[in-house]
Amino acid sequence: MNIPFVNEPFTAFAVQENREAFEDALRKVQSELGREYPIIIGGQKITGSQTLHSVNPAAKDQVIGTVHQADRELAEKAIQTAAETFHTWKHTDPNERARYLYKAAAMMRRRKHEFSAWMVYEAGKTWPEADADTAEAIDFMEFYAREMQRLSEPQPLVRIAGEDNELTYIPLGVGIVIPPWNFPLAIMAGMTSAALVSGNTVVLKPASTTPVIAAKFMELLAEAGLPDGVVNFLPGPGSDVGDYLVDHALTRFVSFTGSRDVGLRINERAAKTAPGQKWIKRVIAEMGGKDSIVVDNDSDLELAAESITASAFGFSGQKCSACSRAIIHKDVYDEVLQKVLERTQKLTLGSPLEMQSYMGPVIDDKAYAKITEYIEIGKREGRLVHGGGTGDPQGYFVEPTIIADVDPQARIAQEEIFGPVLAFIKANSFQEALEIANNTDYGLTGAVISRNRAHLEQARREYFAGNLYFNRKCTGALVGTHPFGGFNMSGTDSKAGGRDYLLLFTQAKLVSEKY
Ligand SMILES: NC(=O)c1ccc[n+]([C@@H]2O[C@H](COP(=O)([O-])OP(=O)(O)OC[C@H]3O[C@@H](n4cnc5c(N)ncnc54)[C@H](O)[C@@H]3O)[C@@H](O)[C@H]2O)c1
Ligand SMILES: N[C@@H](CCC=O)C(=O)O
Repeated sequence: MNIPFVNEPFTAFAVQENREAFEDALRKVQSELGREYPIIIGGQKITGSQTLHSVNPAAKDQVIGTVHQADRELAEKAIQTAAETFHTWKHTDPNERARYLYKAAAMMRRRKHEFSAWMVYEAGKTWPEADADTAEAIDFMEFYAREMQRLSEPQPLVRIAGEDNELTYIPLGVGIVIPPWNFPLAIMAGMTSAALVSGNTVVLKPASTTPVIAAKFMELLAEAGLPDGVVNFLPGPGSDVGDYLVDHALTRFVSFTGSRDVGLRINERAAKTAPGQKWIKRVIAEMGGKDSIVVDNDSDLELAAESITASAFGFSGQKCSACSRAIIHKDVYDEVLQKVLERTQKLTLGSPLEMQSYMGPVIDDKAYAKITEYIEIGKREGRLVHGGGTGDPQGYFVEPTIIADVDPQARIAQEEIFGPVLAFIKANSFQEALEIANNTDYGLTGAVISRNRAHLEQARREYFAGNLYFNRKCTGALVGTHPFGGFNMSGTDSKAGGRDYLLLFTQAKLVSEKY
């Protein structure tokens, strides 16, 4: 019997011993930069005809690792291997499957700072952001292992005389796992763990900007003793290899987290039945957001400013949950704007290797170009009150940027920017603030800062977001505590880290025996 699930604590970097341990991990990882990482199919390490250099977004010239790239031929081999392995893995006792995750979680916990250090280098995460990412990865493994054990227990059914009835959750088959780069360990490990512990086999196609962290996770699974072929590691171009995997007749489900455009493309392609395909493919898609914090006229304005600043600029705004719209009641608009401005002016932008950097770079040249273009659009659509510029040209640094007096229908108020750009929008009433908060195609996270109970209850009913928070920031969901996932164009309404998540990776079988 396992101890009940508890969230992995975050590291207190105020403690010197912890700081030194993290610095040691950074040095260790630095000494390992530049290595090569193979494709792994059925436990076999394979070199591709092409390689990709994964680089440090804070120091573009620094190669984190060279990763072999799969083509369609290897994608075929990976799917066939996963399909073959499924015949045995699906019959493996769910408790045994869970034990691989418990072991991997324990090993990751022991090497926690090392995993975080890889994210500092490869994803440009600051120390606390990387630490939270690793903690969440551990949480996902611990949580889904317990969840599978719970689901494998006898399920409650109505009992009738003369019959034995049993309902079990059985796996689906071969799953394609396609994670994003922004939680390169937590989300990638969470999606993979959920799929495998449910008894499925996996082809894992990592994000192209953070494949080394995924390769480190593969090493961990191998060290934990996971049988070969259960997870097959297939780095490669999303557009080519990704389409091939999604379209394949042996693909039973696709678990995707990423942008709306790619999510919709996958959903559309997966809906088309391939020759020889025997099932309707299941698509679990967790997509983008355009998230807001609403500030009421009766509210703690310091709390409002703190929540907005942290949600907008943590990890340079590169979270699907990030606050990109501050919707403020007109009575307190100027004051909240001033308080957010003062806090933002104190944020430090710099190398994530330095503990004091609050914000590091954005992920790559494409993100840099997209965000700086949106800043130019924002300057036309509103009033630039802070930032707008870039940082050290050695990396992809973008200043935290605030644009005030933005129209609710403006492009920067509607489109996901995925960078440190915050739009301030004035509302004439709380009712209007809620209407503005609901006026995008998305419905991922949101927050309301208010002391007014009636308004909070109104928001509870009317604010259409998968993760709605009151009097706190809108980022930082905890596994098991805040099951995470959004509505509308934010995805297929799944809840990562929730008690119904594994149902998406299983199907229920009822066996009834008449005596
Ligand atoms: N809802 C959530 O839980 C959640 C969490 C994190 C990130 N996100 C969203 O993810 C996005 C940022 O991540 P990103 O830039 O990695 O997204 P992305 O859509 O560009 O890429 C996601 C993954 O899809 C792959 N891919 C690209 N084209 C593909 C194709 N044709 N077929 C199959 N796979 C393909 C990529 O290689 C990557 O692994 C943002 O929109 C963000 O809001 C959502
Ligand atoms: N689960 C994370 C966001 C994941 C998407 O980027 C949060 O709650 O901040």
